[in-house]
Formats: sequence, structure tokens, C-alpha cells
Amino acid sequence: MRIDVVSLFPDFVRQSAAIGVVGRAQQRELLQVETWNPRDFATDNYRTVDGRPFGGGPGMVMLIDPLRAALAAIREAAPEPVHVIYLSPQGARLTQKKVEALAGMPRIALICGRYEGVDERLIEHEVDEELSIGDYVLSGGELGAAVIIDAVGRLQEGALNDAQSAQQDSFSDGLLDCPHYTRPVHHDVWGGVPEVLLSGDHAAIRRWRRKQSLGRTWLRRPDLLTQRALDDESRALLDEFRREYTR
Ligand SMILES: CN(C)c1ccccc1CNc1ccc(C(N)=O)cn1
Repeated sequence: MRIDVVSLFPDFVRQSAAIGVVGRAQQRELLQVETWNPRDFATDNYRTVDGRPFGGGPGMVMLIDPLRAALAAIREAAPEPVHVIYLSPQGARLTQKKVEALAGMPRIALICGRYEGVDERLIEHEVDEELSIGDYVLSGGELGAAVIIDAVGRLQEGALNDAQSAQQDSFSDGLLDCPHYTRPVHHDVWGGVPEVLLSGDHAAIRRWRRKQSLGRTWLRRPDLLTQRALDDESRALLDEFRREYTR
């Protein structure tokens, strides 16, 4: 998969994508991340990328033409069609479901706004999808781009080893993860570890973990539970958790 990022701070995006699982995915050519600076596509001597807002008011707006030229260069750089995403607080909330959809695409382009954002006509004519990583205001879209690169990059076939993909699965079935423990078995300040995890009874351990994931999701993110039907076994485990919880 190829991801092209349009940003006034290309180093930030490139360096964050060079680290860890995503960096390794790039080395293995499972993922390609390219950055494009709109300033390199500005045609005036001052390499201007922003303009004063029509209608007045504070701040600046990113100009259409440098962005449009960068997108044209992106399209020209490889044959596959490009799905163009604009990161902004006005976008649809990014979810794992959306990440999985993006991870299956041959190419995406991520446009990172700075200042007060970009001219609406660029969004109207060039952007396929506006996405937000959460309901908060950042100085630019680059952190959103880094989030998408990471979430999509780790889903590329071969990016994760077995342990990591198991961890991915525990989140991906729409539930929160269960608690995890490691040595010491008995911590002199914070005590012990749930007995079942020391029992060696792998069926009981699987059951306990599933019950904890269901229970935690019910306690902390009940909204996630309404989004997915529970099979009979999960329903029974959750009922058991709830009975024990209120006791
Ligand atoms: C300057 N701002 C507010 C702005 C306005 C419009 C577009 C881009 C930006 C850049 N900032 C962003 C970008 C994304 C998110 C998000 N929640 O995904 C938060 N902030």
C-alpha cells in the first residue's frame, strides 16, 4: 500500500512513519509513505502557501493551487487511483472499521491542514473523505496523518508478528482488551495475580479473558456493545460478570 502525505512539515510525518512496526513495514516494502510539501509547488518567489480569508477574521487559509499541484504530482507518481483524505475537526470520526477499509486500498493521500485549514473549493473538488481523529483541535493535520499511517500500516499483511496480531485481534472484534499480568506472581506492594491465569487451564483462561473484555466494555464503553450483536456464549459471560459486579 502506498500513502502520500501533503504537509508543510514533511519531516514530522516521515520520521514518525520510520519508527517501529510501521518503519519495518516500509523496510519490507509492505507499505510506502511519501511526503509532499505544498511549498515546493508554490509558484511565487516567496513560495506562498497561505492567504488572508475572504470575509475577514483572524488567521490564514491554505491556498488552493500549491495543494492542487501537489495532488496532481501525487496522482502522476503511480498508476493506481488515489483516495484523497483531508484531516480536520469537521471530519467523520475515525474508527477501526474505517481503518480496515482504508487498509485495503492500493493508495490513499492524506492532506494535512495548517493555519485555519484549506480553501473549501479544494475540499469540494479534490477531497473524497474528511476524517477526524477525535473531538479536539490540533495545530495541524499531521498527527491525524500519523495516526492513520500507523493504524493502516500495522494491518498490512506481514507487518505484525503472531503476538502483535493476537493483540490486534483482541481489539478488532469491537471489545476492549482484558487485563494483562506478568512477573512477579506476588508483588510485595500490590499483591497477586488472578488465580485462573496461573492454573494452566487454557480453556478457563480464554473464558476469563473473554469475560473480562466483555465486562470492561460494558463498564467503560457501553456504546461499543450496542454496535455489535453478542453470541449466546458472550451474552452468558457478560450476564455472569454483571451478576458478580453488582453483588
Ligand atoms: C487548525 N485546525 C483546527 C484545522 C482546521 C481545519 C483543518 C485542519 C486543521 C488542523 N488541525 C486539526 C486537524 C485535524 C484534527 C482532528 N481532530 O482530526 C484536529 N485539528
